[in-house]
Amino acid sequence: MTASLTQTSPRIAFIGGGNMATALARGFVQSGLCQPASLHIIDPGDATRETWQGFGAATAATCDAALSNCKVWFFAVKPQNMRVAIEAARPFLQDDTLVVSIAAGLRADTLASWLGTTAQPWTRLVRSMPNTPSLVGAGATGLAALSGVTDADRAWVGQLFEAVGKAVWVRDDEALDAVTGLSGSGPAYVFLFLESLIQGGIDLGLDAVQARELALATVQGACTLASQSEDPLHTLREKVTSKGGTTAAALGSFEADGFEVMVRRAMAAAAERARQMSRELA
Ligand SMILES: NC(=O)C1=CN([C@@H]2O[C@H](COP(=O)(O)OP(=O)(O)OC[C@H]3O[C@@H](n4cnc5c(N)ncnc54)[C@H](O)[C@@H]3O)[C@@H](O)[C@H]2O)C=CC1
Ligand SMILES: O=C(O)[C@@H]1CCC=N1
Repeated sequence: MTASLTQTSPRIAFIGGGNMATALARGFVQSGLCQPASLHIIDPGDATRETWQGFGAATAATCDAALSNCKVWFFAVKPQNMRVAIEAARPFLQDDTLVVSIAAGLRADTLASWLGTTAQPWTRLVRSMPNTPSLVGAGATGLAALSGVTDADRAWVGQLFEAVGKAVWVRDDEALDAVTGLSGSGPAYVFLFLESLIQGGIDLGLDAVQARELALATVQGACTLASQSEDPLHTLREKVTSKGGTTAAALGSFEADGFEVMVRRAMAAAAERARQMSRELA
């Protein structure tokens, strides 16, 4: 599959060339799945287009006929701009165009209706929820497909997202709201946790550089251990926690402050915001 994808060198369009498009497109290139010259980036921002041109991609300020030659279109604009972006691209849609949305909270059937394809048997639309670590090949993406998406399309889209990290097909469109609350927004939670660890280290007397190095190595190390160990997470946690020791003191403090509840409520707030957006923007 990798060979055929590379041999055919499909052109890939990104409508919206901001943060997440950068993470994905550059990740696809870094993984060898496409060349910069196979990318067509549509973005009204002059500075954004210049950056992409410097990367070797073709660019345009507005949707144009070059889109018709792109096999996959990634819609990567803010949810509020999605309808305008889709309607501008629609005249260039081909029967075999595969459309992928990365927007939070916009349902696949809403997107299909804006594309004007709901009445067509060939609605080839995948909704995805990636995250920014895709930029370094360490992304986590949830995927859901409309019924017009073929097995070959699924394999293809799956291959693209697998090239930039982990990709999972979830049961349906709605489950992507949960994915948004967990892994879509999740990097920000982890960054906040890291910032807190670093500040805590500084408060305890470490210098900022050392605190950062230790915090990053700790989170990375714990994730590597968790992914490689056969022990469940609670066992790994218990193995750190000596009776009456330092970790027990810290975990007791977390519990008293309602850490777990706090995390789950934050995730629920993100998923609820996604659902709210799907109603507001439909
Ligand atoms: N940033 C993140 O961590 C994640 C973002 N997403 C989704 O990705 C989408 C994009 O988010 P970001 O990349 O963070 O936003 P961004 O603001 O960095 O990029 C959006 C880009 O779209 C361009 N744009 C605006 N209107 C346009 C139009 N009509 N046609 C073409 N381009 C247009 C803007 O100039 C901008 O460069 C959103 O829908 C968001 O929900 C999904 C997962 C994670
Ligand atoms: O904050 C947001 O709305 C986007 C979607 C997931 C991550 N960032």
